[in-house]
Amino acid sequence: MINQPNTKSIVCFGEILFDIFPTHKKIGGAPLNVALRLASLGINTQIISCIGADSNGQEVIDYLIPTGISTKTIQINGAHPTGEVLVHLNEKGSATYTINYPAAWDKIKYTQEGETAVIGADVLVFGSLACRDAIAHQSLLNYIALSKFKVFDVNLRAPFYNKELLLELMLEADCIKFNDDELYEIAKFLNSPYHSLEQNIHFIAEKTNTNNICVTKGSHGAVLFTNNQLYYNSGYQVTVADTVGAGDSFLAGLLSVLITENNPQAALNFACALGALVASHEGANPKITRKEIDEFMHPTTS
Ligand SMILES: Nc1ncnc2c1ncn2[C@@H]1O[C@H](COP(=O)(O)OP(=O)(O)O)[C@@H](O)[C@H]1O
Ligand SMILES: O=C(O)C(=O)C[C@H](O)[C@H](O)COP(=O)(O)O
Repeated sequence: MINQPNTKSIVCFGEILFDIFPTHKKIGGAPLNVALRLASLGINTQIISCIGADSNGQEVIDYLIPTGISTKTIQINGAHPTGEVLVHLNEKGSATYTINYPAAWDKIKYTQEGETAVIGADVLVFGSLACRDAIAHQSLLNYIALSKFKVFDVNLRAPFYNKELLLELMLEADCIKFNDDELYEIAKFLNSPYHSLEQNIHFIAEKTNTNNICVTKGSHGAVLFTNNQLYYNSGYQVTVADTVGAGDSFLAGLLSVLITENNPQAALNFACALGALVASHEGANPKITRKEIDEFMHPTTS
């Protein structure tokens, strides 16, 4: 549901798919998770993606209609199925993924509708997984060239990335979001001599000429580097159901505040609270209202 309408707009690019858990399936894909959370926070949101001409594809459309996310920039591909990902959860609720190839979203094309959406938007959000196929990769590069502000949500999914791809996307980005494992892995392949998180943030900012870097640390919260300054939140305590999509909602929460209030500390606090709340629910896209987030951040003691 849309809460407070807002004039800012964001376009997400990449996979729409079904996360297949051992007992059920849930709609997902990192860019769609970001888009759904942004829309629920009142940001005008679109997603450029592709689904199959199949029942899963129809389910995606039926799911999106009440969310306020336009389906205009979602293409339908008759030759490839709507994406599916097998989710493997460990005892802490952390996920690894087996990602079927090829899926419809691997074949996202450059279209007039997509072009109009990206030109009109304040921000374009994308990840690395959507670049595993040359077709979607080239489309993304074409959209990036038109965007005012580019946010790279790294989301490393082995074996679908390599050093050249990550470097290409980092160099294009105005803002990069890593989790701590991703930050250290990428710093290492860039031959960083440093060990601390902060040193590696500065190192990557310099190497990629990116002034905004955010690193999430699971239950330990997150660090944001922006305006040449570091901001910290040490995390909120929850009982974890599964952490699928916590990073995606975190990013949506962060961007929703940064583009409307330009208050980095408030944005980081809000994002960490939202990420923690998502981790405390099943799946990537539980419904969470602003009121629930506010009450979670500022509990009354009565
Ligand atoms: N176990 C947890 N307890 C509390 N908050 C969490 C937990 N896991 C994730 N979060 C919140 O969600 C954010 C993103 O989670 P993280 O696992 O670091 O990202 P990603 O999903 O991208 O790997 C964290 O910065 C934190 O605010
Ligand atoms: O699209 C992908 O990359 C997937 O593997 C499907 C998942 O729905 C999300 O990626 C979860 O994303 P996290 O917030 O990093 O837990």
